[in-house]
Amino acid sequence: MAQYTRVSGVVGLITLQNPPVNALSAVVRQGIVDKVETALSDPKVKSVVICGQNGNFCGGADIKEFGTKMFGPPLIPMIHSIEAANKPVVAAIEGSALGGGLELALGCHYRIAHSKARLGLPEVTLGLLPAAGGSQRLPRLIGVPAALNLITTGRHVTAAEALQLGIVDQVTDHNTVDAAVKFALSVAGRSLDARRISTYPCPRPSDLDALFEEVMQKVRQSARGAIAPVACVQAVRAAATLPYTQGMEREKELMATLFTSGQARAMQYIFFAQRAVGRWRMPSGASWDTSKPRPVTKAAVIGLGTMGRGIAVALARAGLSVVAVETQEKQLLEAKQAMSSMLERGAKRRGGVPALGLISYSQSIQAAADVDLVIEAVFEDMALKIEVFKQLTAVCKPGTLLCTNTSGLDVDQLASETPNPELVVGMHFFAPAHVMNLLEVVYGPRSSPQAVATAMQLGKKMGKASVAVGNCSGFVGNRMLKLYLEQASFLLEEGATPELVDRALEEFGFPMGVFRMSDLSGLDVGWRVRKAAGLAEPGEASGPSARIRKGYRYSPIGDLVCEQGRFGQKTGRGWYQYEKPGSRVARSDPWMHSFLEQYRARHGLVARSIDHQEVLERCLYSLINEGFRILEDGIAAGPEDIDVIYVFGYGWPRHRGGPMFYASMVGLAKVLERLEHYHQAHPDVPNLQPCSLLRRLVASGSPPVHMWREVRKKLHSQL
Ligand SMILES: CC/C=C\CC(=O)SCCNC(=O)CCNC(=O)[C@H](O)C(C)(C)COP(=O)(O)OP(=O)(O)OC[C@H]1O[C@@H](n2cnc3c(N)ncnc32)[C@H](O)[C@@H]1OP(=O)(O)O
Repeated sequence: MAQYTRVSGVVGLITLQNPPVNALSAVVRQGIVDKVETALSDPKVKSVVICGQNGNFCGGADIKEFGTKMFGPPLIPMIHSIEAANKPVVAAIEGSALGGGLELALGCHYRIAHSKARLGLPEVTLGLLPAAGGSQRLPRLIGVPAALNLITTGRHVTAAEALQLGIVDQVTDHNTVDAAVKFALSVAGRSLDARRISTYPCPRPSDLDALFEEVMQKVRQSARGAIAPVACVQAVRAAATLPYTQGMEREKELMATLFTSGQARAMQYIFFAQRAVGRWRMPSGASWDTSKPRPVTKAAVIGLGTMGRGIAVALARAGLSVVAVETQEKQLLEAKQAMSSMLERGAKRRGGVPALGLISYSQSIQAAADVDLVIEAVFEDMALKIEVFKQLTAVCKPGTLLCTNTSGLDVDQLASETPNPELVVGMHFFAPAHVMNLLEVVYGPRSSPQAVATAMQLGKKMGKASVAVGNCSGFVGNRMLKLYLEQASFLLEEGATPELVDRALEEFGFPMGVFRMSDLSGLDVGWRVRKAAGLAEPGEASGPSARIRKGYRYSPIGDLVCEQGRFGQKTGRGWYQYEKPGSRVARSDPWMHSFLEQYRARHGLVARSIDHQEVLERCLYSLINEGFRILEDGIAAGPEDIDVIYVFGYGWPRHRGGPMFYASMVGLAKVLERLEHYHQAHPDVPNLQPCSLLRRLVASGSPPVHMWREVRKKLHSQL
């Protein structure tokens, strides 16, 4: 709703009231319409200020209302009536003015922002475009190039940038409403002819066609099949080429297509999933709302390889005091240099001061004596990690949380080597750790809820989507990835090329196909893991047993590629070839094609034609099937956890909502049928056998994603 008061005798103050972000729900819209009418019809009122309750202007349209029947007054006429008012209306922007919130502010005649406010049109991140006039007013106000940048990326700008761009008229460090009221008093009675943005001509750059062509090309390339960024460009083009009313028609048309698209549903699902994972729950029943995190102001990072460096930088950026420990002097010096330049580059990009002073460096683990939390980031080797944990136990003050950065080692085994296993959790960061926005917080059966709460809060402070998951080999992300990689290798054996598999996955929306991605991360990492697990065997054995391990189908192709010293980009050769070691542009490699032909010949395999659909079904459905197993095992609390992990950590296209959401969009019955089909064709691949939760969900009529937890609970209670 909205509250109305008269202040300073002549200013009507309208306050939006819908905590926590004053989203424009039907009731709020009705409130605004009513209170604007009250203010405009009151002869004592000379000007109006619109603000939001609790220091937050407005987070935009109420996303929860999307997809439901719309009630209440629509946004567009509401904003028009504000713009058409014959008394000045001033927006007092504190907190955020996003989406419909900024569009409302653009309908006002003046905008005053607090210096800490954030403004933006993030609709594109929800699969939409700013369709309450935002796509038509913003280019008229700040010009086409700047508006295109904001609208197609959805990025939030600071008040300072908003002032520079001309979105706001004034920025204040003081009470924003007071400043807006003062401003409203100063402009009372002035002509508003030049303040109605919809009447402005849109500044037309001379090279309009070239500009739109260039932006469209860029957007199509980075959108990877997402339709909203393309529609955003089309809407801004309408602003630049059509009169306002026709531009609004075009905005409406484009929005209608987006609004009903599966992509918008998927992206809105991810918005809420990202928030839902913060409400974590452990199988014991302990949860986010019953477990209080410990304060962490000082942390240590042990081991300054690639991961340790990124983690230490991310901690310092979050404002923590960091002790960075590396026992090898040469490594320590290199790390110090690398981390300083990472911090400097980051500060330059974001604006601000590099947090160099927050990090102290040491060669001795003793330096971790007084920290609140340690993140061990040494080499992925259990014996080494156990040794480091022993030293930490002897050195750290009582109660220090011991976290291990591991991508799949047994957190519980490590915890059992310490006298206080309740203080141990896994923190699986993704490389590069100062860039990637995902963190898996791994609890073992003995991790205390407080330790989990502390790691989750720290992850949030570091700006990461943090997901609490149970302990198992590979946790959630890598456990599912293993099956995806396995299917990709099988497809090569059966006749596909790395190029074909990658093209299918990239057309689906992944930034890189599985083979290009493996070349980037380094093929030797997985090879080492397979050797340690007794899977990779040296030499080019032939015959049926060469492709069987522990009774099941196994593809040694990746091991053979590594035996050739082809570790990916870093060696200049992998699944592809590169101009030189370290180069990034993957080129098709005739060596690989003849290697695959020889491999098939040696194993008596006859290449067959494989299409994109089979690539997608085999790679994605096997991964999804493992996702259902993970839910069944209680390793992830719900499908949202898996989807957030995949969208934020594994490049799953956001407009497809994550693997579990995607499965529900495809139809669970179809996923089940295709898995059954492939399992019949490949009975030696047990992972293709559909898991019982999937079967149960199909048997219960394929309920929507948010109801899967219930079905799983019933399944468990019957076991
Ligand atoms: C014709 C169409 C016209 C307009 C289209 C639109 O306006 S689309 C909406 C555009 N707005 C956005 O995309 C903003 C979304 N919100 C945010 O980015 C953040 O919430 C925000 C405002 C920066 C605040 O961040 P903060 O970290 O402080 O809070 P949090 O994100 O955890 O949100 C708190 C709870 O509020 C819910 N929420 C936020 N925004 C909306 C919204 N626009 N509609 C509905 N609900 C919203 C959010 O889900 C959280 O709820 P909870 O139950 O606690 O999970």
